[in-house]
Order: sequence, then C-alpha cells, then structure tokens
Amino acid sequence: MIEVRNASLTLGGCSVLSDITLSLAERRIAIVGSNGSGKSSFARLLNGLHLPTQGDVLVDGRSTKTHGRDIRRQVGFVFQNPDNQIVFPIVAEDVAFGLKSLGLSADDRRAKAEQILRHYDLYHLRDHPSHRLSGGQKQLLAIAGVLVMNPSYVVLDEPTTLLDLRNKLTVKRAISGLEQNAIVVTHDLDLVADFDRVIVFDKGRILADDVPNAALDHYIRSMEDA
Ligand SMILES: Nc1ncnc2c1ncn2[C@@H]1O[C@H](COP(=O)(O)OP(=O)(O)OP(=O)(O)O)[C@@H](O)[C@H]1O
Repeated sequence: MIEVRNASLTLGGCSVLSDITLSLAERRIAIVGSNGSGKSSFARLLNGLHLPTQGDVLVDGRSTKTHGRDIRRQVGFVFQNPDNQIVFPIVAEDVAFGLKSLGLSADDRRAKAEQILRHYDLYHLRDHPSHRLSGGQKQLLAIAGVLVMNPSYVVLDEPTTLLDLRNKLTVKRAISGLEQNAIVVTHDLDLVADFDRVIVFDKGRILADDVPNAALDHYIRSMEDA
C-alpha cells in the first residue's frame, strides 16, 4: 500500500500541495482536477521523484525519503510524454535497456523483452525505429518499458493525452489488464468510469475522494460553480 501522510510540497517557493493524507490501496485509482491543481506533482511524490517538504510518503511501510532508489523501482512511473521516456533508437533495445540494471543475463533480457513486446502487440515492431512509432504505439512502448521491470505499483501521468480514440482504447485496455495496482493522472473522464476510486484535486488539496460517479459529479459541479 502507498500511504501519504500529511504531505505538503513547495516547489520554487510556491505551495503546490497542502497537507494531503491518503491511503492508496485500490487496484485502479484516478487523480483528476483542473490544470495546475497539483496532480502531476502528487503523482511524483508517490515514487520519490518529488520528496514532500513536510510529511511523508510510505510505500509498503518504507519512506521515499530514505528508500528512494528502491521505491523508484517498486513504483513504476509512465511519463506524460513517451518521447521523454523512450531513450533507445530501436524498439527492442529500449525495452531491454532497464533490465541491465537488474543483473539479468543477455538471454534473459532478450526473453523478457520479447514477452512484454508480444503482450503489448509491439513484437512485430521490435526492430523498428522507436521515434517512428505512432503516438499510441509510443505510449504502449513507454508502458512496456516500465512494466518489464516488474514494479509492484504503476503510476501513469496523463497516458491518453494526444491520442486518438483508437489509441485511447488501446491504452485503456492496457491499463485494465495491468496486474499491478495503478494510479492514473488524467483529464480523460471516460477512462476512469470503471475505476475503483477517483480523487479530485483542487488548488493542491483534495476536493473529493469517492467512487467515480460521485467524485466526478462533485468535480463537474465545482467547475460549473466556478
Ligand atoms: N518545478 C516547479 N517549480 C515551481 N512550480 C512548479 C513546478 N512544477 C509544478 N509547479 C507548479 O505547481 C502547480 C501544480 O502543477 P502540476 O503540474 O502538479 O499540476 P497538474 O494538476 O498536473 O496540471 P495539468 O493538469 O496542467 O498537467 C502549478 O501551479 C505549477 O506551475
């Protein structure tokens, strides 16, 4: 379980998150809210990319302040823009890259990379230049590159932004098929309709935390009143 205890975050002298306390245990959790409400900053707290200025974030009981390196492995993070995550020119190389740090043999790395590429329907593109993939294929490659490391949790920051309907549905299916608990930051309210829990952020605080219908109603009403 990921626990956020009285966490506040200040970046560049500005208060971005204020006194957030949450236990994240459900399989599918969405983080929604208006632009600048602190969603991505919150997501980055969960694997130690940001450390709380006050309070703590614990992953299975260990603090991101003291176990950052282990926690970054344990909590996989899929960035908003796959171009920032895909570093190798060829698809198969990109997926296999992180596996080196796990100390696997070249054969094991190849086998694991092949397995994940097949799972995400990218195997036929294994020798393809990564930068020439479509937006949806890049997003899937970024997800595959994180999942091949076998994290316990996955955080996805706006995984469907800029995707067309077909690619959105592909990524949606990929998220529903994840074995891991997933925390998804998104503006795509259709994506989260069947999630277990939706947390709405507003100005660095939690505005609502409920099942999708109730939380999204609250969010939409708050926008209409604004
Ligand atoms: N490195 C930084 N230094 C200073 N301020 C920052 C930094 N990163 C984010 N912020 C500020 O923190 C606030 C929250 O940003 P964040 O990206 O977390 O919001 P968001 O809800 O994810 O927004 P969006 O929906 O637009 O992606 C914004 O006001 C942003 O300008």
